[in-house]
Amino acid sequence: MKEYNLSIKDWALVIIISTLMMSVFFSLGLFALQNQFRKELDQQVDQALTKIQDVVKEAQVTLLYLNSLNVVGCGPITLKEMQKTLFDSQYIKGISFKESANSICNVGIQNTRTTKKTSPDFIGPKKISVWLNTPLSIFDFEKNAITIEQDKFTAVISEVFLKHLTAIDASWELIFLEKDTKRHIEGTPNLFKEVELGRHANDINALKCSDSISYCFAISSTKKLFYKTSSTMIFIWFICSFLIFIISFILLLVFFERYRSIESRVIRGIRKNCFYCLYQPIVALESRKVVGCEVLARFRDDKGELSPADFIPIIIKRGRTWNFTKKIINQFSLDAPHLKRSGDNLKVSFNFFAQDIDSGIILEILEKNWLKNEHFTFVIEVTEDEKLSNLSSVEVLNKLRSNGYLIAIDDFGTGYSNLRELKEFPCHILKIDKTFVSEMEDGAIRSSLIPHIVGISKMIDVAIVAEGIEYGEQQAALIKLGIDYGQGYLFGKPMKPEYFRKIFL
Ligand SMILES: Nc1nc2c(ncn2[C@@H]2O[C@H](COP(=O)(O)O[C@H]3[C@@H](O)[C@H](n4cnc5c(=O)[nH]c(N)nc54)O[C@@H]3COP(=O)(O)O)[C@@H](O)[C@H]2O)c(=O)[nH]1
Repeated sequence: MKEYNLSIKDWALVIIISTLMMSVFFSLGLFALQNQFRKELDQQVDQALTKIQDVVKEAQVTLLYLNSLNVVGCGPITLKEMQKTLFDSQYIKGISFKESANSICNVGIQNTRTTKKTSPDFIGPKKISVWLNTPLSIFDFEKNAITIEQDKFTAVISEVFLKHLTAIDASWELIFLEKDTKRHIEGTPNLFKEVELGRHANDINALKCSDSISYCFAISSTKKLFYKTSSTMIFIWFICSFLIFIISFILLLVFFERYRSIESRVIRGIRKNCFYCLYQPIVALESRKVVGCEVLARFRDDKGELSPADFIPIIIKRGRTWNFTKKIINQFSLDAPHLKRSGDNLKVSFNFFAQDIDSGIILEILEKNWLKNEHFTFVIEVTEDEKLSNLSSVEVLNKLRSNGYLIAIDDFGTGYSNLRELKEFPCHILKIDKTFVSEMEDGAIRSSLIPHIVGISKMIDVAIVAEGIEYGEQQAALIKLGIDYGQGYLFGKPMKPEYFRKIFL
């Protein structure tokens, strides 16, 4: 299993962001489902109004037709027309005719209203009187119906259709608009008015008035009902949202890991000035007098310190060598006031990358007049590398040399050049790698090469600096071998410019 190198803060961020993504996704889905449900309620309202419209139209057309026949008395013609009309009707269950007390007849279900004279519940269009909940006597049981009357004819409409106006088990109300009043017909009393006034804001509502008849319909569903009705879809959506959580979690982990990885820290560090310089003294071995210092880069960001062994390979790998070196030069120019001294110039050694010398980009130093300071002599240290053996590098180094810079070969003995090649190579200083010094006591073969290096360097007039001197014995032995300069913890570790000034200048 992969181990993630994230801080608690990063883990918290990963969890918070993925949870947020899941919540946003889930909320959007829920919002869409609610909208869908609202559309369903709209459809229910339309269907209910269409049904009411059909019933009203049927009643109006039937009564208008029968009255237009101008029949007289309950004769066969009247009865036949009433039967014919009843047969063609979908909602009318009975028709009565009344001309005078002697002339009363009916087909289909008979209403009892005619026997109990009351005023109508309301008068609809075309002067049709409407009685709601009229009791009917059908054989041995009683039922209620809607009774409508126009002139001589009365129709009985079953109330059953009113009970099934919607397919959703939500509260609803059917009202009749009579001038300025809203007359409750069926359903939950006052629901229409409350929805209209926004009193059901927490519920999902729909309401509408018909364009052709004076009826309005409102439906209101509680959120609970919505969750119950849409539970399967909500569950599926929750699973999808959870998948979004897992995907975001993994992607964020990868992103944070990359973002926080050493590589990205280093690259960001170049942009954000996370590099600073320490200065290590270089001394004349006999007198221990400081002749110069080496500029050594250090890295610090909000995550902590990184050593050159971590960041130098990354800078090379990501091709940021020159950007990085420019930052170090710039940092030195800020530190320079601490390093000034009266008397001899201090030799300040910078480490340069072989590829920047090879490409010639290092000559920018000359073009832009960087590293020009009367108080210092600058040394260009370059690790011996195969690239440096090519002609263009030699040309570049010669140019720097002729402009007053000293050239030093760093870590001598670890790379590709050999003593003979040194004759052609334009350098002033040879820095013998610290492994030569550390192996001296063991009498290792490598350390036995030191006298040869000293001999040739004297011949070609190149100064030698021994690196990594940690003990007085090493210092004494190196002096004996004829080495003039040294660098190492014995004389001083890399330090901040302020301390360097205090101790050595
Ligand atoms: N191109 C650039 N390279 C740079 C720069 N800054 C540093 N570096 C290179 O990174 C390598 C490691 O450097 P660092 O960890 O700073 O180590 C240096 C000294 O601290 C260490 N040293 C010095 N004296 C002693 C000692 O007595 N004992 C001991 N064990 N270590 C000691 O040696 C390093 C200096 O080496 P060198 O550069 O070869 O003189 C290193 O290769 C740096 O070059 C940079 O700005 N640019």
